[in-house]
Amino acid sequence: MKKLTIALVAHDNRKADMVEWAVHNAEFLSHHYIVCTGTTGGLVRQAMEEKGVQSEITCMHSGPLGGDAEIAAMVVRKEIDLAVFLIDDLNPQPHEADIQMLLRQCRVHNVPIACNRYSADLMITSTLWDDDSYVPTEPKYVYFKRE
Ligand SMILES: O=C(CO)COP(=O)(O)O
Repeated sequence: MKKLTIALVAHDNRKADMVEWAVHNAEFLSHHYIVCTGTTGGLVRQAMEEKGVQSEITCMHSGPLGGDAEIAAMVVRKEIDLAVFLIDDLNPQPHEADIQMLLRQCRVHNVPIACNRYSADLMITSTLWDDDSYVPTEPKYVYFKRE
């Protein structure tokens, strides 16, 4: 499989889920570049180490200090192939604007973003990553006029 750059980001109450998911998929993740927000990255790195799996993890700032914004900038520069973003939907976040920015830039730049583990599992098992005949269509921002 081609080597992807995968962003992993999780809010505090979703980090247990992220670590469990990363450990479950450690072998897969070890074949790709991983980019994380600060605290998420530290926990994922530690979990991978404990499992004895090599990983290439780059940590950005912590989310509330600009980590989401840094990853959003990478999305804009087409440096991210896939994002897994486990959002705490049950509690307010101080950096809601940055969270929305990361989500929005993934939509604008057509970057697959999984906001739950099921979506993440479906995305990482897709055969489309290595299908050179598959070209993702760019999102259309045009008014749909009926004939
Ligand atoms: O707040 C976050 C994403 O919005 C996550 O940041 P941390 O991984 O630094 O906790």
